[in-house]
Amino acid sequence: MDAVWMLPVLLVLPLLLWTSSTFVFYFKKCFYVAYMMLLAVIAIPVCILKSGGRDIENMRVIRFMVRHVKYFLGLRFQVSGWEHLQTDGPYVIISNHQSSLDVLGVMEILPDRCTMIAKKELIWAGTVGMICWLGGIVFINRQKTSDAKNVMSDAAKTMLADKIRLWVFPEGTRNQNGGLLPFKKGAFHLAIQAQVPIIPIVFSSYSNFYLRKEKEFKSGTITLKVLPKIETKGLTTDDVTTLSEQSFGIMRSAFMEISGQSVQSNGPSTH
Ligand SMILES: CCCCCC/C=C\CCCCCCCCCC(=O)SCCNC(=O)CCNC(=O)[C@H](O)C(C)(C)COP(=O)(O)OP(=O)(O)OC[C@H]1O[C@@H](n2cnc3c(N)ncnc32)[C@H](O)[C@@H]1OP(=O)(O)O
Ligand SMILES: CCCCCCCC/C=C\CCCCCCCC(=O)OC[C@@H](O)COP(=O)(O)O
Repeated sequence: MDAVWMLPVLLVLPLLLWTSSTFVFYFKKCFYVAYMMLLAVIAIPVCILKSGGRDIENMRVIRFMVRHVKYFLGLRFQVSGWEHLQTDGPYVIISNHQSSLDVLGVMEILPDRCTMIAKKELIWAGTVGMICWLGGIVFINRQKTSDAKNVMSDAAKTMLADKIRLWVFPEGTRNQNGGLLPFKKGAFHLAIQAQVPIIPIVFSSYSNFYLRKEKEFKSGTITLKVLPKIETKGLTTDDVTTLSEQSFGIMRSAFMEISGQSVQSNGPSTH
């Protein structure tokens, strides 16, 4: 009788152990989303009281409130090249985009008066959407390219008028294939139209701790490398492609350099 009772336990226990990393994966992901939603609930009234509505200064509140989330997820950031962010006035930051976890890295180094460009669907992400709106995030419709271009041209003017910096993910979507996706052109048009420098920032590969397909989410350290600014003064629309290719080359080498082994073993683009 006892033995029969033990049978399911003996079967279930190894299964539980075997799937525990899967459990950790879902647990951490759910925690991340729920906790960010909760933080946003607190941040919304603070932002409204501080600045009365949509205002780039709200990014300070958001940055402050997100900074500790990494500890709960077992993540650490190692930043190099801080000095390259010591640039006065507006600029465009471009970085690679692997996951929604990138927000944690963004908030580690987000300069003052810097907001982001994001897909418009994000505004519907509950309290997080609301906080994005309050933080002055510029929403673009990726399905309607002409609209997106207009919004970005307006952003170029606002950048100069209000002395704002903008963070763009030029890959245009999340990507964890071990390399960088070809860059969209918007960020480079933006920088050239505003005649402001581009500061490339590279996040090392997440593949040594976070694997979406394998359902793995371990602890890990992410290297953030801020690269020297690329000037755009005097460049015109004709230079967009060259500028984009130049930036891609620099960022791809930096990505390979700081991602090391984790990309060598996972990335299709390392050959
Ligand atoms: C405290 C509380 C807790 C709160 C929790 C929340 C915490 C924090 C909140 C912050 C969270 C924010 C997180 C944000 C992350 C979100 C990230 C994203 O959403 S990524 C997705 C959106 N981003 C992008 O798409 C990147 C920008 N995209 C572009 O720049 C694209 O270029 C485009 C959308 C403008 C156009 O795309 P597309 O047509 O597909 O491709 P292209 O090849 O780039 O362009 C086609 C041709 O058009 C020309 N072009 C492009 N832009 C312009 C322009 N501005 N002006 C003129 N012409 C333009 C381009 O040159 C191409 O023509 P060609 O002849 O081939 O050169
Ligand atoms: C009631 C609505 C519920 C919505 C739940 C979603 C809420 C998300 C909550 C917490 C995460 C906080 C960080 C959010 C910012 C992450 C944005 C992001 O990474 O968007 C993906 C986008 O770059 C690329 O999109 P695609 O890869 O093209 O797709």
